[in-house]
Amino acid sequence: MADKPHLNMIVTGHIDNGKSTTMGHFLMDLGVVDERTIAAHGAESEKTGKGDTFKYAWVMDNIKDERERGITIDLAFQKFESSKFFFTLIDAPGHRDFIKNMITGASEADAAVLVLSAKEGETDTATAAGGQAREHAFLLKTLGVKQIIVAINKMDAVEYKEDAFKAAKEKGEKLVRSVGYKIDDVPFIPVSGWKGDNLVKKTENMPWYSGKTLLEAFDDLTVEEKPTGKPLRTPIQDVYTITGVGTVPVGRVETGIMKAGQKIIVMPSGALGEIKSIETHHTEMPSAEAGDNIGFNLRGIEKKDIKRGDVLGEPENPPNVAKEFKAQIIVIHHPTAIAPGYTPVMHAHTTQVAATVTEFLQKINPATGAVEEENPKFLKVGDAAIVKIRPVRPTCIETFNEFPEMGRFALRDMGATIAAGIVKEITEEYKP
Ligand SMILES: Nc1nc2c(ncn2[C@@H]2O[C@H](COP(=O)(O)OP(=O)(O)OP(=O)(O)O)[C@@H](O)[C@H]2O)c(=O)[nH]1
Repeated sequence: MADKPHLNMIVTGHIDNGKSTTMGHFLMDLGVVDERTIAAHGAESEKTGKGDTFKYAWVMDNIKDERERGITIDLAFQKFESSKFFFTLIDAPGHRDFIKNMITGASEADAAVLVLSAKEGETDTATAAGGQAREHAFLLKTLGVKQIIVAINKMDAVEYKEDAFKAAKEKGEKLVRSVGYKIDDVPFIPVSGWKGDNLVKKTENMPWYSGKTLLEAFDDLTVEEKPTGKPLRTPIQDVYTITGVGTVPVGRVETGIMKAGQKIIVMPSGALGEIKSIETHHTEMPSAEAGDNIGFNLRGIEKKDIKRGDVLGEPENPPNVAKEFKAQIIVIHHPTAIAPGYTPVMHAHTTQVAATVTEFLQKINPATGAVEEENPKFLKVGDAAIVKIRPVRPTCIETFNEFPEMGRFALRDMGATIAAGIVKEITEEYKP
């Protein structure tokens, strides 16, 4: 089991299309959550006067509550296995930190399930402008989630009819294609999260469907190769001072390989040093590679020269530091509209910095990238644009093309994620 490759899976979809019910039932059928727990949730659900219709959803919602109270610190809140992979279900959207977590890499998703209701009215609302299925599909594409599976849910509510599936599938396809996915690569699976059809067990209620179950479709996913061949980038999460050991930064190697004995540079300070030792889970290791969470010991770097948000790399290919950059953003949430000069807080990898959106260069069609308006005066929810951003201090950032892991960001204000974005070009570099 330990040898199976690991995938992070995110479940998305419009409110009430059945994300929690579908995944709750799926986990029960897999034996991850037992029947007694579900029955208990059913009883709880009855008490609320909603009958037991929320019994499966409660599995997921209870997990959500736990997270919101901060009990589960790491985002890995439910784990399960298919025959090929080991999965972690990560932050569901709707949770207020979902977008930020996805962007800062706290919960990078390898694949996503989009749950779309087969009930005509619900399909339409979810996929229409302003619908969450649309918003989520957009974000998944923008943030580089390459694999997506669409579960057409609530088939029991449409009498398991093929026509109903086809109608919902058509709308789903249109949506997924419009945000830029190749439709041939996206499986559409008719399911009932409530009854359990085609989740883990192949149903007999839809003889017209010869495709895969949700679980089988999970086995068709692929694990992307780790970016070990790229230059080293290790964003710093925290820096500890340990008596007798010295400065011990911790972080995750995003790209490349880091070796004990290697010369390194810390940006933006430009301080040069050497890796003395590397460890993970209290075990010393000679080297670490992309994806590894590590602590390490540095020679020649003073505490003042390294802090959270800094990035460590090779002196011959130092991490980039921007005074200003050009980005593509999508406005996700704002009560009115944003205008040039807006200064929210930018979150990228491990860094947080106030940043001014100085110029709106072009409003673009979010799906095609076609320019819709030059120098727009304001941007509102759903708008995509090419803008210039100036952090209040030089900040380590990379272009999304070169280092996707380091080239995406969220703009947050008043506790909400206002926009998500990717870095197109560094327009003004900072050199220490
Ligand atoms: N008939 C039928 N109802 C379903 C199905 N799946 C979910 N529902 C119902 O749809 C409602 C919403 O389900 P949830 O699972 O809470 O939906 P959700 O997408 O997780 O909603 P949020 O977490 O609030 O965004 C509940 O009343 C469920 O019982 C299904 O397959 N068939």
